[in-house]
Amino acid sequence: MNQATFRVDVSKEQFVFSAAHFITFAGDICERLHGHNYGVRASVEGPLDENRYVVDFIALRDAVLEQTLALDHHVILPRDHGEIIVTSDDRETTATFRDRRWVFPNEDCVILPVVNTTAEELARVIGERVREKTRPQFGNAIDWIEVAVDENHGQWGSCRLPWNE
Ligand SMILES: Nc1nc2c(c(=O)[nH]1)N=C([C@H](O)[C@H](O)COP(=O)(O)OP(=O)(O)OP(=O)(O)O)CN2
Repeated sequence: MNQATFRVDVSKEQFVFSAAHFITFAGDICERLHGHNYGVRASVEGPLDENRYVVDFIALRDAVLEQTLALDHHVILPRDHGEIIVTSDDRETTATFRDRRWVFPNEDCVILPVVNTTAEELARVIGERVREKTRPQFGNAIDWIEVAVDENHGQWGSCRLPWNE
């Protein structure tokens, strides 16, 4: 029986994106707004195709880059947090946490479908979006996609998503 498994990994300097965020933790603690130079890597595992590729890693690279560029130089805010409430009008986006309030121009913000803007949650969203974007080209034979996000020189959160769900 053939026990070999195959995977492609993309991890590029171009994937670094600089963004601001704040999270809550331990229930009551809400960080101050701060920034990171985030790093990203992505992996796809599955059988080899007729090219002997799992997938074309150039296509995977470009799909990841599209996501990192969309986050670069933005404030990342959570859509689904119970206490960080994010609202936008036609000009500004306001985030509140209890008696604290942050106001940003709309164009500076990216509001993500996450509870907390942790590295793990960013990895999930990037993974879902890359999967969606590449499915027409990559097909359905792939087993999974994994995205990892580095917040600070070696502090990674990652998320593995089944390709078909
Ligand atoms: N599993 C996770 N743990 C933590 C996350 C996360 O996303 N996933 N995030 C944080 C905070 O965002 C924290 O701000 C991490 O940033 P960092 O700059 O590394 O924190 P430090 O306090 O160590 O800052 P220094 O500037 O390096 O002193 C925490 N945990």
